[in-house]
Amino acid sequence: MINADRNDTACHRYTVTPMPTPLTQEDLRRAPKVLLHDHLDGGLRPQTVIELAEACGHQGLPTTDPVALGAWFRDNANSGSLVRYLEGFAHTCGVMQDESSLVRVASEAVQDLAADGVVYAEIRYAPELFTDKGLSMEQAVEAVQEGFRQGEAASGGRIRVGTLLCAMRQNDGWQRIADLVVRYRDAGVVGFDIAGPEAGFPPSKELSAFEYLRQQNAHFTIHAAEASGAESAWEAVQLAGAERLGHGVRLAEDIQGDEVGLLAAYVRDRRIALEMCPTSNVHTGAVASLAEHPIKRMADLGFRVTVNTDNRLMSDVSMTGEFATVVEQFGFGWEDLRKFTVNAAKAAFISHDERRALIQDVIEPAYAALAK
Ligand SMILES: O=c1[nH]cnc2c1ncn2[C@H]1C[C@H](O)[C@@H](CO)O1
Ligand SMILES: [Zn+2]
Repeated sequence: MINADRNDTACHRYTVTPMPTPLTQEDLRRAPKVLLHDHLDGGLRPQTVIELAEACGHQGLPTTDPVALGAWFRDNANSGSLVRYLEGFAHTCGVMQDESSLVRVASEAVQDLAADGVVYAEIRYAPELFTDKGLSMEQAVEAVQEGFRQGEAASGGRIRVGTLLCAMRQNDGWQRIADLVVRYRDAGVVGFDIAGPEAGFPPSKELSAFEYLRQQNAHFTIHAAEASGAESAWEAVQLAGAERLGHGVRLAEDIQGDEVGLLAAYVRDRRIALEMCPTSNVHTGAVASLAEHPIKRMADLGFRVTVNTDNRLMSDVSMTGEFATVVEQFGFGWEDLRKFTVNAAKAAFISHDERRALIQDVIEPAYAALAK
């Protein structure tokens, strides 16, 4: 900004104050983004839900108008309770019970993320939720992989997708999902997770599944410290051995001002990534409001913070939108967004060489150009 100092009529003196580079929505969209936490069954296009429901005879959609349906999902999600938030998934999983629907939903998800500027994504889902009409879990996994490959091809190679398979916490048989992760590792399945209601279903419910995965040199993240407090992050990290935490927002309970507790310090110092999902965290009541979200505090304290969508349909969000939201709320600039993106790339469940190439060849040059 150039300020003319006009006190002296004889001569004009000018001072130059550096202006922060404005972050426009279009630049945020163009910036390469890495997404580690996105649910396949939480990210359908409203129109696709309507068309698939019609085709398969799924009953009970609240409306068949796509705009109204999108609003319905958002209102349902914004409930302040994880259990209520999860109720909306009956309508998405209800229309994902055959191979062609799974291929379509998976392909569209990848194309939507690519159009949003996501260059690497890990998309997760629970295969056991797609078996109501007779599909095997293997058939479901293979159909989703086919859809992801189609979506990558349709996006002209602008995006790469890895798959995380979730076991539902409230169901037994986490081991069967762990087996699938190992079995399909060469087909693009890069890791494991447990999802669903957190309270009452801790990782210790079936610890042997995590032990098996570690013995198989497989990767896993765990939804933790979302509906339950910091102690659930302790179980995920210290009992199960999670490499990343889904959300992890309530780990902030172990931080008082600048005083970082032993557990939080362990998570920070071991560089365990926090897959934070700002809007979802407000919707499920994990944080009381966006203003109270610990993302900035924890980033400032050196945690490996990442920004994610969680459920694009349910919470009516995108990666570009979540970046814009935290920029507006916390005043983040390009350097912060670059850091979140590099953090996510470092924590991705792909090889070290691939992570380095993503950071050096894609992320760093693009953010250097954007910050100019
Ligand atoms: O934020 C979440 N916490 C716990 N479970 C979740 C969250 N978002 C989605 N899920 C559940 C609902 C889906 O059906 C399941 C697998 O994607 O994961
Ligand atoms: Zn989630």
